[in-house]
Amino acid sequence: MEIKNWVKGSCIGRGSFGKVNLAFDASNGQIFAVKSANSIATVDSLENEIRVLKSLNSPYVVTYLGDDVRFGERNLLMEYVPGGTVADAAAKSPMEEAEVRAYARRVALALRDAHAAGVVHCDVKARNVLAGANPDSAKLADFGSATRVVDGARAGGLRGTPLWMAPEVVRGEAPLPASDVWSLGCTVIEMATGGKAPWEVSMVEIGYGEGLPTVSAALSDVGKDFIEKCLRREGRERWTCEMLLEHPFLAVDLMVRGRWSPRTVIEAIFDDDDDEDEDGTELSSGSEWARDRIVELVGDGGVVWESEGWEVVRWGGEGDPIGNCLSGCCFCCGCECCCWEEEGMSGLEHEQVENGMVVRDLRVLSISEDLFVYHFFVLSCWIMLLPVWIMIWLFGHRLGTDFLKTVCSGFGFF
Ligand SMILES: Nc1ncnc2c1ncn2[C@@H]1O[C@H](COP(=O)(O)OP(=O)(O)OP(=O)(O)O)[C@@H](O)[C@H]1O
Repeated sequence: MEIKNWVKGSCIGRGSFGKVNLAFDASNGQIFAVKSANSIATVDSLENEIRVLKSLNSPYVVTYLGDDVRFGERNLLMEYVPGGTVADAAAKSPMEEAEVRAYARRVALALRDAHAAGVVHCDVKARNVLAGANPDSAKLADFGSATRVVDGARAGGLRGTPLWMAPEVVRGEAPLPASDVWSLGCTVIEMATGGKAPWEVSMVEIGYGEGLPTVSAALSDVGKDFIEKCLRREGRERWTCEMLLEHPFLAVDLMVRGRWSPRTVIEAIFDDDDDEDEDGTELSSGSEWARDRIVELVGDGGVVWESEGWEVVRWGGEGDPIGNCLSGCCFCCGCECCCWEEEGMSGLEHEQVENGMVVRDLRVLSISEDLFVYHFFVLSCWIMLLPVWIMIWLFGHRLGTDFLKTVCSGFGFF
């Protein structure tokens, strides 16, 4: 659905081609990311990215949500992928090879889909892979340099980031799907060496000599073999993404469900690794479950508290051993119920463990109504007795009865 009314939030990233902010759709609260550009130099790249993302439909690529022009800025609205970039993750703590393989697999899947659609990414590197809640929800982003295989006008010219460029791209030839495969090999080395491109080979050696990026010694033999398949000097000799997905480095699905823990609650909510499996089968996502559940809980008659596995954990009504306070008077007995009531928390609390989450509901009881009736009754009694006291006072004066005078003075009327 088209997003028309949205609000820009804080800045979550900056690149050479624009600024990325968090944003939300004012009509339904959906959170997304917006990349904005406002100069001629940057708008061109953003226009290209908009065109390419619009045409791609892959669960491994950041999803296009819309585009517009507002306040003199060209905007690309896209799915928000929490967790920062894979380069940041690799720089933070050394990555185990299993994690490197999981991210490499996601990038290979994204490239397979892009290449099938005739798109060459042209800037594959760990900084352009958004980590997601865990490696099996990472997404390939930043298609600003992307080109089409058939797009003669856009082909050629230096595109991408120098250290990750394939020899043919360094030489200024048209980038091919195989050029992305070279960059994927560089990205694997980068992830295995803490988010750095550690090779010191010059671009001239890569483009025109025999130079090759240095393979990290920490990688297993399978890893080194995978890189060798990517870093072949001749593009036509490199493996395609389809072939690489069959390579033992990527073929073994290490991403056992539940293996990766979300780093924050928001990551768990946004974690869309359940959205679709690799065969394209739709599965229910964590965020969908949470949304549906909230709608169900706040809806009328959506939940039957007496059944559906709910348990009463607090009950301020009759028969409650802790909270039952018949008078509803908070000042007399000081029971837990009263303190509870004073804090505005009186009521019926339900708790249910569902999908590993504790769900709570607090319902306000009619105790406050009872309290009102009680105070109203006491006040009425005092008002009804007032004429009686006045009559006694007058009567006492007129007759001069010492007894009544004594009684009245006892009550402080004189
Ligand atoms: N969809 C997104 N969800 C979350 N964060 C994002 C998203 N898109 C971009 N970012 C953040 O914004 C940063 C810059 O985005 P991006 O790389 O697309 O911009 P760029 O100007 O094209 O960068 P570059 O200089 O690498 O070409 C990213 O590194 C990332 O931290």
